[in-house]
Amino acid sequence: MAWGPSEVSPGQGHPPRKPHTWWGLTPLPPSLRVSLQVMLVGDSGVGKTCLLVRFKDGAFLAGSFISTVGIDFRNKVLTVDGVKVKLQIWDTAGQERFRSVTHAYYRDAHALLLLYDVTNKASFDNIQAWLTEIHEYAQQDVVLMLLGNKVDSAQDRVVKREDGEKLAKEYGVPFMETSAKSGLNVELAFTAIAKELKHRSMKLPNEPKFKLHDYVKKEVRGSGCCRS
Ligand SMILES: Nc1nc2c(ncn2[C@@H]2O[C@H](COP(=O)(O)OP(=O)(O)OP(=O)(O)O)[C@@H](O)[C@H]2O)c(=O)[nH]1
Ligand SMILES: [Mg+2]
Repeated sequence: MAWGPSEVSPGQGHPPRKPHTWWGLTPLPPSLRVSLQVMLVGDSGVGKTCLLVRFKDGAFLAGSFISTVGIDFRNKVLTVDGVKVKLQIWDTAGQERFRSVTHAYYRDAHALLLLYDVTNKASFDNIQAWLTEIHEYAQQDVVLMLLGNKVDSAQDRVVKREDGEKLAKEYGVPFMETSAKSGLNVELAFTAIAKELKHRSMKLPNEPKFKLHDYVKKEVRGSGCCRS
């Protein structure tokens, strides 16, 4: 997996497809660096694009909702424990009619962020179907995290935090609530994924094992408004 300019400019069309390999991702050293693919999935309107824009640009896309067509991507480089981790983040379309496009990218993803909208019960109920799809198309060892987005909309909330926690526990995946609008836990969600991927892809001598679940539990912040 190469480190360097992408064949396609970020935000323009389909991301380059590369074979999925965990180990020997990049030649290391001299400069410690890894390049990894993260995919955002979930129903249309849950806030995938907004989450990505918040993470990449620190801004919130307010106003009219422009549904993603097919798939889009953005790159962001994080420094994790002294190692540069380039995340290529694929923003998929939640609409059913683009599902076959999404399917084609699952197998190259190292991590998946699966989103639902805490103000939309149907998006939560569909998580099970998304997990079935992930099981069918993604790599067995893919890193997966469940995110309940839009927690800033306290008055419209219909999915309790406890329900998200319960579902995540059932499937053994880390969970947090986020807000692309306020920025709550957005950086944390991507950083946690990057840490896990970095630890998997390069084992430094004497480095203790990274535990994603424990890290998320320790670092996650509540919205302060909605812990009923
Ligand atoms: N209040 C609130 N609104 C949000 C949040 N995230 C997204 N939205 C709004 O929800 C709508 C949908 O957001 P998108 O990010 O475009 O949704 P998406 O999941 O990318 O949808 P598709 O591209 O169709 O799959 C937009 O009107 C956003 O402004 C959030 O954290 N809080
Ligand atoms: Mg979108």
